Amino acid sequence: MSDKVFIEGLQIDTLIGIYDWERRIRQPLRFDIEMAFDNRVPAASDAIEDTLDYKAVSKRLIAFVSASDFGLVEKLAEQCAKLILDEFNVSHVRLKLSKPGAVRGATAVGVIIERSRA
Ligand SMILES: Nc1nc2c(c(=O)[nH]1)N=C([C@H](O)[C@@H](O)CO)CN2
Repeated sequence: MSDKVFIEGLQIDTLIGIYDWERRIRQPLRFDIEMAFDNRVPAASDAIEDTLDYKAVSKRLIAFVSASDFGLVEKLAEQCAKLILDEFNVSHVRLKLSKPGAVRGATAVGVIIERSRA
């Protein structure tokens, strides 16, 4: 089963970074997320209760990330993947966390991780 619900280009401002100057400002991060989900169930019922609500996931991530304070994008990415697996009906998640403008000359830098429920 390769069906997915996705969230693309979710931008959230937060405290992130290892340098002193980064501890004093909020920076924008971008999230691209793919979550395994069987499309056939909500397709049969056409009911929001039967699907993975991408708005609910987005709102939860916005609340968590905007209140977070980490040094590395690796740490934040891991926490976000765990939150999705723990709190929503998702067995596998692919999460790309981009930090735009962190490196001169690069559009964005960051990490891509894939995690499954234990
Ligand atoms: N693999 C990583 N490398 C770097 C990170 C990071 O979070 N993961 N962070 C920084 C700085 O905070 C940088 O983003 C400031 O421009 C450097 N390298």
